Amino acid sequence: MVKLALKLMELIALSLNLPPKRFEDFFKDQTSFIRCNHYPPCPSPHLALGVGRHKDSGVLTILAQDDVGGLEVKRKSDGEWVRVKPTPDAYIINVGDIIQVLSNEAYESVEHRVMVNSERERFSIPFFLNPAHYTMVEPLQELTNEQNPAKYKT
Ligand SMILES: O=C(O)CCC(=O)C(=O)O
Ligand SMILES: [Fe+2]
Repeated sequence: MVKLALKLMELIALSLNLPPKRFEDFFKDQTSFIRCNHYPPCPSPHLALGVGRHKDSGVLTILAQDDVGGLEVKRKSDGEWVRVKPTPDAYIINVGDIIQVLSNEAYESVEHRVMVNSERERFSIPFFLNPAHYTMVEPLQELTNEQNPAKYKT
């Protein structure tokens, strides 16, 4: 999972016109972790949420889920909650708050939530890629200039 996450970070670096290994040092002492989520069937799904609306605070999330479904992402253009259909053998990749800051908002973290249903339990396993605890998170110097000043300060 770490290998996949670091490969994705190489692709994100390339997409920002940075050297592919630009983010490598952030993950020398990484604090990444995995969570195991279980959502039991709920008799009143309209009165409950599996997980309330939030953005992932780390760098990237790689999510494995079963075929039940329930994850929704908020579409920025109109604020609608859009269901993410489970695709067999596929991961869902979420951009977290740290990429938003490092990229000076070239990437934006996505708001999401989890609905429950009355019929079937659901399982999901997110892997959260996180840097070392001592990392200073600020926009990369290469991505800021006078026309595009840093939107965040440490
Ligand atoms: O269960 C899911 O699909 C997502 C869970 C989630 O958003 C989280 O654990 O941060
Ligand atoms: Fe999340």
